[in-house]
Amino acid sequence: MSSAFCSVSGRIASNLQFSIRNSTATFARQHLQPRNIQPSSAPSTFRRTLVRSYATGPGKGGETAGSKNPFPVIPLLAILAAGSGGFYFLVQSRKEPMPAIEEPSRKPRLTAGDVKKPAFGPGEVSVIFVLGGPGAGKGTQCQNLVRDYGFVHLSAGDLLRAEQNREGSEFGELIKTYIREGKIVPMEVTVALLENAMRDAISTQRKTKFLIDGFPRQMDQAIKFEEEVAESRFTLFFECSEDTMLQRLLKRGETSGRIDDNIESIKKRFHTFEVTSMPVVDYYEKKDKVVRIDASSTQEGVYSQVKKQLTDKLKA
Ligand SMILES: Nc1ncnc2c1ncn2[C@@H]1O[C@H](COP(=O)(O)OP(=O)(O)O)[C@@H](O)[C@H]1O
Ligand SMILES: O=c1ccn([C@@H]2O[C@H](COP(=O)(O)OP(=O)(O)O)[C@@H](O)[C@H]2O)c(=O)[nH]1
Repeated sequence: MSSAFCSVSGRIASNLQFSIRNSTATFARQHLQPRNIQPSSAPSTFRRTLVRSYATGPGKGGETAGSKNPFPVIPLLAILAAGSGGFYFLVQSRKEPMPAIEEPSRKPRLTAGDVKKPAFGPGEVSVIFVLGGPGAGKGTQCQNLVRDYGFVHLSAGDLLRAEQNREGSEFGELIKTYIREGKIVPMEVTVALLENAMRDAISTQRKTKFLIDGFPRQMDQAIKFEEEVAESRFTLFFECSEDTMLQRLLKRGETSGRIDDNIESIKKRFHTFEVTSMPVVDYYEKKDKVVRIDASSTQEGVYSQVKKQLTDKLKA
């Protein structure tokens, strides 16, 4: 595993540890100290005082004082009075509501301002996710839809590659490593790139219909994007066998110049797709928001299915 990948994992892990340590310390400060110190210190002082007064026996006066008065009544009474007083105050203080116990059970009240709203409402933009294994033909079909229906095509992979190559990008090396390893780049980077690109298209082209290609590839991305950017209308899902995709990718690799169009990276990408991205398709399937396309035929054959299914779905 490369150092960039390790350092991000390390950072995330140390942030987590920090917040766990921090919240543990805060919890201890706020909730444990008042309970532990107050009650235990008073009785133990009380106990120690009593034990000492008997253990030291005759005290300063030595033999003479002791022999004169074997039961030093006045000091004993004073000690008993002090002890009882301490005990009384301890009992009184216990009657006060203890913040240590009360506070965690108090549920914060939710106000309207706390509910997160996506940056773009349903009336402002229309978002269709485009998913499918590597090489299934997502990009190819998106180009057809742009030509015929005026969608804006945003490929998450293209945006990441552009960021990787942007001079001065602090994420360049990290993105490169993730892409070569067929792993999913941390969602904050990809979601921010997509949101920026959407804002850009809206302000410069006045377009609001988006095909978001190759995204979301992981459940956390789907949730973050829909919570913070925009809800998707549905997902176009291109189904294809690994054998077919492999042949297409190896062919594409002859000219694409992509660092992940080689057999080792392709195998890792297939694995990531099965394990990490398919749950996203299943999630939307359960919400009845998936349009399945058989992507194994010719480009034209696939496109005629896309057109038909898309028209039906948009009418519904
Ligand atoms: N239906 C198809 N039949 C044969 N080759 C295809 C088909 N669709 C796309 N291709 C080719 O397969 C490769 C992968 O397609 P692409 O659209 O880049 O896939 P994806 O975006 O899903 O990775 C490209 O070289 C493309 O020209
Ligand atoms: O949301 C995304 C989309 C893509 N990628 C990375 O970009 C690579 C290429 O994705 P792309 O969609 O360009 O190509 P595909 O694998 O579909 O051919 C993936 O393997 C991932 O490493 C990512 O991390 N997050």
